Amino acid sequence: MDAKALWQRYQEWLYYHEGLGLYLDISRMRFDNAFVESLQSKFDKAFADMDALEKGAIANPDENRMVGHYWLRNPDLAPSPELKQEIVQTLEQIEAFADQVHTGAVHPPKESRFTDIISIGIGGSALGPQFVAEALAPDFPPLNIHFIDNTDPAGIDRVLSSIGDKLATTLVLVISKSGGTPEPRNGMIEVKKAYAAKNLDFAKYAVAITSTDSNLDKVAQSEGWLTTVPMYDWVGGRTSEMSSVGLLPAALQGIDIRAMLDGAKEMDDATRVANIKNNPAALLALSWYFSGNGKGEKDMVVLPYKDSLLLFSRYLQQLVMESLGKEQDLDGKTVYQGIAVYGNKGSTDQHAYVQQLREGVPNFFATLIEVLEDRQGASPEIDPGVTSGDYLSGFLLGTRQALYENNRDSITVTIPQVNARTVGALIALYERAVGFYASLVNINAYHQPGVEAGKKAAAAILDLQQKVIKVLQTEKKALSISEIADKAGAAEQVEAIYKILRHLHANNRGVVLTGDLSKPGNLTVSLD
Ligand SMILES: O=P(O)(O)OC[C@H]1O[C@H](O)[C@H](O)[C@@H](O)[C@@H]1O
Repeated sequence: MDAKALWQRYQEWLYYHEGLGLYLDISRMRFDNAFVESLQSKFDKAFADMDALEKGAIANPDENRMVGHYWLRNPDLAPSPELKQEIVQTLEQIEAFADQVHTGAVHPPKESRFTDIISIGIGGSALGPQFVAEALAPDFPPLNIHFIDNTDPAGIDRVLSSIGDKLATTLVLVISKSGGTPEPRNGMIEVKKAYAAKNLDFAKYAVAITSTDSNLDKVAQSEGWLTTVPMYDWVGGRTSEMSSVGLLPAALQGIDIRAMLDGAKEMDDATRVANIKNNPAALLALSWYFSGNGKGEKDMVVLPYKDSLLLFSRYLQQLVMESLGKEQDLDGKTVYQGIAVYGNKGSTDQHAYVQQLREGVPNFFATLIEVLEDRQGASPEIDPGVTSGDYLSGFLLGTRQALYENNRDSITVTIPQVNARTVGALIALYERAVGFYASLVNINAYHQPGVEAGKKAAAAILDLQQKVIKVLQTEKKALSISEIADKAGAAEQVEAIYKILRHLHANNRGVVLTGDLSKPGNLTVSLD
């Protein structure tokens, strides 16, 4: 296509949202009108599915749950007055609590103000808060946030040592919708011990964000934590940024959560329009479908050209991959669906992997996120008449063009500025696009059966560890790994047993491996 035709195509497909100042450009995806027409009936169904979901249909059939994240930003849409009231009350509770912390009405036992937050959570209970903190927290927030989003002991140590003596003024948010995920539970127990080691009463520093009656809720109640903020079963973890999960940490950091909700609401209104061309989420879903042939054949590379949006790709990775990565469709047919998502930021990545994007295996489409405002205030000149922001913009445009010239497609999303409204809108845009795409390919976007398999396998390994230690304690002599496996009644698990023992040995946990470490089968194992 020559430059003039491309300019025409750009204008023909450009979506602009006036209220948000947001542009979506899919002109560099090489679909034609016949393709769009071929998807019309699938889209009719997607619009109808979405309408039913918003009215409270059981959109997550195997978990028998409603899917209601859209109600969070427009409680009037909630399917019952009780739900509406719950949403409104929780929001008020969040604002009141954040306010009390900011004014010092809620304060640590021996100090007048909280200064820091440790946010403990994983997956949907971490990625949204992390993304939003990076994107929106002011340079000098009322409270500095630190995240524990893993069960990595060294990672936990790092957070605790960076906080140091400020533990006495650190508020702890334990975020877990289910209240039973092992990683945040471990983080909570370790942090609790850190408070105890400094003679601080953990309960006076702790807040739970969890579903009513979850294990975490029960712990918080019985220990008398500062407060518990509810999370609802009709909000999925990966769409929970605008529930208590995301809003409480954001409010505590001084982020305008009403503006986030407003931006999302505005985008929700725009993505409710039952017309592909006038609906930005439909345009995204259409582009994804086109690129990957409705089978995820191409990866989504997300490149925000703005440092503060660095974590958007990580956030989207969960939203897209946990929602769309499914073995079976809604009819039980094996389909192996999904779209792989990765990316960091531009132009930084141009000096890393963009080489492959330009010239290597063409198994992706790019999503470039452009922010029109370079910075607050004027920019100094780098060269006469040229600023750093001009470079950033030039690199974005250049990459888009260079990719296109080599038959690599791209989408560009443009926002005027990174602020609470536009971030809320971006989150809502992608939530809806994922919902539409799931309808197009006929899968349940709202469950995650695959995650359970990994959790069960991990639990089985921890059980095995107990059995192995028992064998060593009972036998009281050096044994080979296969002898241990036999005595533990787990002969087929011999390799896992070797790895468990090697880990215990490396951490001075009383297990000694003797022999040639390159020949695991010849090692003997004893307790020291
Ligand atoms: O908030 P939680 O219940 O602790 O869940 C945290 C995360 O872990 C699970 O394994 C799910 O796969 C995620 O969707 C979820 O966000």
